[in-house]
This record gives sequence, C-alpha cells and structure tokens, in this order.
Amino acid sequence: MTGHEGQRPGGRLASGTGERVTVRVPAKVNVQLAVGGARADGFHDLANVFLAVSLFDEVTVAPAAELTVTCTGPDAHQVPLDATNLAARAAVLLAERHGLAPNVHIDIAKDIPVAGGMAGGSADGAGALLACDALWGLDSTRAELLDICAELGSDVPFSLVGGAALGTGRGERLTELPVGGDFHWVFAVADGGLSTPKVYGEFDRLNALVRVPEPRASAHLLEALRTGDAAALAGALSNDLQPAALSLRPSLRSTLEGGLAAGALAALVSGSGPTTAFLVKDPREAAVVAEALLASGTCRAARVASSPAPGAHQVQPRH
Ligand SMILES: C[C@@](CO)(OP(=O)(O)O)[C@H](O)COP(=O)(O)OP(=O)(O)OC[C@H]1O[C@@H](n2ccc(N)nc2=O)[C@H](O)[C@@H]1O
Ligand SMILES: Nc1ncnc2c1ncn2[C@@H]1O[C@H](COP(=O)(O)OP(=O)(O)O)[C@@H](O)[C@H]1O
Repeated sequence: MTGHEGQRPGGRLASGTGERVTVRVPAKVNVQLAVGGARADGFHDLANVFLAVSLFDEVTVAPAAELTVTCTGPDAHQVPLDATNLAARAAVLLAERHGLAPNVHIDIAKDIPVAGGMAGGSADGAGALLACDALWGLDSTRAELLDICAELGSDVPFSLVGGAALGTGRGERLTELPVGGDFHWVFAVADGGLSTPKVYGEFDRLNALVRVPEPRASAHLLEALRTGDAAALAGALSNDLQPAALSLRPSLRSTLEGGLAAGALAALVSGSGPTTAFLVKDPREAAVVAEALLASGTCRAARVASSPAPGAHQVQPRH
C-alpha cells in the first residue's frame, strides 16, 4: 500500500493538534455474501466475507459552533448533508455517550462511489467516529468504538477494522481473517444507486417459495484468502444478493459479461450493487479490463484498486 503518510497505529490523536483530525477509511467488496431468511427484526442473518479495497474517503473534523457537514468529490451531490449523514450520526452518538455537545464541522472528501454497494456511508461513519474520538481526546477502547459502529449500521464495524473479516449476525459481528497476498480489482461504477433495503426485499421476493439455508462461510474461499491465491478466489466468489440486484437492474448483466470478455478472472455484483467487481490477475490486467469496461459504455466509471486495505486510520490533514 502507498499513500498512508502520517498513519498512526490505532488511530490515536496526533499529539499537539486538537484543531483538526483527518481519518482515511476504505471501501469494501463482499467476496462472499451468504444471506439467510428474513429475521423478525427485518434484518437477514449473513455469512459476510468482507475485503477492504484501496478506494478511500477522508473524513476531517474540526471544532465548530454547531454540527455541520460538507462533502467534496464527483458523487458529493448525492450525499445528504443533514443529521441523517452517517458521519454526523457517528459524532452525535459518541458525544451523547460522553455528555458532550457534538459541535464539530465534518468534511468528507468522497472517493467511494455513493449507494454502490461499497459501504461508502459506513466508511464515513467509522471515520467520523475515530476522528471525533481523537479530537475530543476520549481514547475510547476498540470495543467501545465497535459497539457504536454496530449501532450506526451493519457494515460500519468492518469499515473501522479493514483488512478482511467474516461478519455474522447481520454482518456486524466480526472475526478478522488472514490474507496471504494482494488481490487486484476493477470496479465498474453504474449510473445511479440501488437501495440496500430494496435489494434485500427483492431477495425475499425471489426466495418466497424456497427454504433459504443457514448462511455459512465457504472453506474454499477462506483458504483462497489465506493463501493469497487469486485463481482459487475467483472460483469461490459468491453473492446471494446478485440475482436480486440483477432483477432490479438487468443492465448489470452486460457489464459483468463485458469485464469477463476482457479477461477478468471472475465478476460479481459488489454487495447490494449496482457497482460490479472484477477480480484480475495483476495491475496490468486491471488496466486492460478497466479500459474495455469504459469503452463498452456499460458503466459510468471504472476504478482500479487492490486489497487488502487498512481499516480507518488517522492521517495528516491536507492543508
Ligand atoms: C448489503 C451489504 C453487504 O455488506 O452492504 P451494501 O452492499 O449495502 O454496502 C450490507 O448487508 C448492508 O449493510 P448496511 O448498509 O450497513 O445496512 P444497515 O444500515 O444495517 O441496514 C439497512 C437495511 O438493509 C437491510 N439489511 C441490512 C443488513 C442485513 N444483515 N440484513 C438486512 O436485511 C434491512 O432492510 C435494513 O433496514
Ligand atoms: N456519508 C455518507 N456517504 C454516502 N451516503 C450516505 C452517507 N450518509 C448517509 N448516506 C446515505 O446512505 C445511502 C447509501 O449510500 P452508501 O453507503 O454509499 O452505499 P451502500 O449502502 O450501497 O454501500 C445513500 O443513498 C445516502 O442517502
């Protein structure tokens, strides 16, 4: 990995700052997303194998008269700047737990596609949490931060942890996984987002007459991650939400086919979509597949990334 200047292990407060804290947080791809039947609380039990990838948002917090949010980047217009923003919600939850007023300005430099199944909002929630914890000198434990993350959303704990992890329950209970090498990816960004609850709803509709089995992590997949074997990982990738995402957005089929025709080892929808993910052999193949995807006109952008990537971590603020 490059570009982690100023990284502080554990995301602790840079000594002597107190004015501005910046945290960088990765996107994710689900290399396996096994989905169980709908639970009474509306969620689904999962075996969710997360892999963090090297597309990052940066969340900067600074003291302010009141809680405000700004966002920059190509997708910034799609990000809510009110109290529903996951970064704002993180600041409020942490402040409440410590009897503080959440008087911070939060600036999000957004590079993760919005509503694309790459957990960009979750990344900003985890980033704001770690950044406010440092700004306010709270020194929360990892367990305290993970607890707040789980309250913010099912994917948020993984954004804090990064690397690779198996998420069980609704995806919030994490077991970190060993990864034995780098994997290379191309992500095709679609026009417009897909709503996560709608995709889970479509999964329920498509499986209404089926007995959905208990979700389980694949031993082959965990072994492929552990050994860093891209060909084996390609054979083990799976996403139970893919039929639902394709049902809601049939045009994704041609994007998946286009990337495979251009030489990707495997293709799948990322999480609830509509971003599609292509596992490739190396960075050179990544460039070839990205160019072919763009030329095909079946996606809005093609992004190259590698994994695993580190979880939320503090970096030097940009000036
Ligand atoms: C599908 C996944 C795969 O990692 O990610 P995305 O593709 O959205 O990034 C996740 O399960 C998304 O997690 P996240 O986006 O944090 O969802 P939450 O805010 O907790 O829940 C939003 C809604 O999604 C549905 N939901 C979410 C998680 C889960 N295990 N079962 C569900 O049914 C519920 O309808 C819930 O109300
Ligand atoms: N900081 C944020 N960044 C992006 N989206 C956010 C954020 N906070 C709340 N949202 C909302 O979350 C929705 C899902 O966005 P995102 O987390 O990017 O996608 P996904 O859930 O598919 O991974 C968006 O449509 C937006 O309304």
